[in-house]
Amino acid sequence: MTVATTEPGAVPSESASATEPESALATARRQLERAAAHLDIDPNVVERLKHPQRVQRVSLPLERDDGSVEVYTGYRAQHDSVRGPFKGGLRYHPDVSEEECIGLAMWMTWKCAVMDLPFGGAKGGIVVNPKDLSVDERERLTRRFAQELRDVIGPMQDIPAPDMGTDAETMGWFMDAYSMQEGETIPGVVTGKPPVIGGSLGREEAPGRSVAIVAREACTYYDRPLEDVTVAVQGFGSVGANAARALDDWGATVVALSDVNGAIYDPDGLDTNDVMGHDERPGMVSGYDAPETLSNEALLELDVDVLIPAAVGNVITEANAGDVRADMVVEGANGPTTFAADAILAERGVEVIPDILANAGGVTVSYFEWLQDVNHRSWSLDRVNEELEAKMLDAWRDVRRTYEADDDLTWRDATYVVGLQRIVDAHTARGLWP
Ligand SMILES: NC(=O)C1=CN([C@@H]2O[C@H](COP(=O)(O)OP(=O)(O)OC[C@H]3O[C@@H](n4cnc5c(N)ncnc54)[C@H](OP(=O)(O)O)[C@@H]3O)[C@@H](O)[C@H]2O)C=CC1
Ligand SMILES: O=C(O)CCC(=O)C(=O)O
Repeated sequence: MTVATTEPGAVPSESASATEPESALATARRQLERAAAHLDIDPNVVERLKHPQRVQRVSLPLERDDGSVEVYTGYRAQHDSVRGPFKGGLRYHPDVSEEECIGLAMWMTWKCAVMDLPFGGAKGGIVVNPKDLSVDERERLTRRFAQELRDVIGPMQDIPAPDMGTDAETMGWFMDAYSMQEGETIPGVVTGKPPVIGGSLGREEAPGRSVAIVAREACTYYDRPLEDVTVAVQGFGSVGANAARALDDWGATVVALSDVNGAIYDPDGLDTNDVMGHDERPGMVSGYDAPETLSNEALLELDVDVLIPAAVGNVITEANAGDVRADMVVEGANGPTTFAADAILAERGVEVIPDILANAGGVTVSYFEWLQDVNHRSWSLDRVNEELEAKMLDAWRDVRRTYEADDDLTWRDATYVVGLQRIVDAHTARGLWP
């Protein structure tokens, strides 16, 4: 039951004030303007890129296990597809909104371009707390979502994937519902599925792994051997747990971890493989027997070398950016740093390696999964990890060269410049734009 399709241009208005909390869309637009100022881009083109191509809003009736019916709202924002089909995750969270999906879709456009993947940017989600639903209810809701989005998704049109509150099981249901409607098995409609139905080995670990790869490269750039580096990670889900475990395996000392209930801290280092992850038992990190417990806010202010916010957006704000004591922030979550906080961190010399580079391993292995699906092939885990490493190093080198070429650029600016230039070049090559 599609209840509304918003056409290009009819974007919810960005809040006039620059005060916080700001929406993902407001942050994404300000970041775009800032990066565009470093490039020779027609202002009309920048204006166009502030808006999505389309937003699909759907009503999702769900029969609860007790027989009552509740109607949830879902969105799919499709930002730009000049380089290929739309691509991006589906988020199940109570804070999902149209505006958030548009902002996150914009970030996907840049992320795919930074990684030089043949995809555009999209993001979607349902306004729901998945922890309030039984497994059967989550499955019914997901199937209904797939049914309602049928017309705007597909392996050559728009390919969803997991994000916060969704996982491989969710993608399996989604792919099955879509395939049943189409009358044939179509694994390429989503990525992040279980490997037994066409998912890629290594996809689940990939965003966290890429955060770890980029953190490692950044530490090397600043002459900090990983063995001497302390790390604090906020969020121990798909991204946070895999980033923490990879950095731990590679010799760094992970001193703090958290879930939604709070953080644990051990100055001598936590055994990240002994702490249960979100997929094993959500909310159990804070119950781990560690020397100290902290609030999530205090974790962000720990005196560590590398801080990895890998939970939700807008956690480093104007209010606490002055208290961040890490030398470097590597963004695991999408949009953890507000625009104002970014400026404060830059002023204070705290390097911020942005989300659209650091966590891009997820969509990169999604691309590998899509390639495997459309070609009916299956890659080994070693091949996935080798190709991911190569793609991340290529992107890191492109960004680093841009960063080194201009003293005025932050790491975020440099990353945007790389992505944005590719988008603009593609539009220019296709002509008649905006
Ligand atoms: N999954 C993916 O493929 C990708 C995800 N991302 C981004 O990474 C971020 C995390 O996603 P993902 O790891 O998939 O999510 P998950 O749902 O797997 O895990 C989220 C983690 O964050 C914790 N958490 C939730 N809310 C808060 C809060 N308010 N404060 C502190 N911790 C909190 C959760 O705790 P608890 O266990 O208690 O619920 C859990 O440990 C999101 O911004 C997402 O967009 C980016 C690239 C790819
Ligand atoms: O794997 C994908 O397609 C998208 C992952 C995602 O949503 C993200 O990188 O934010």
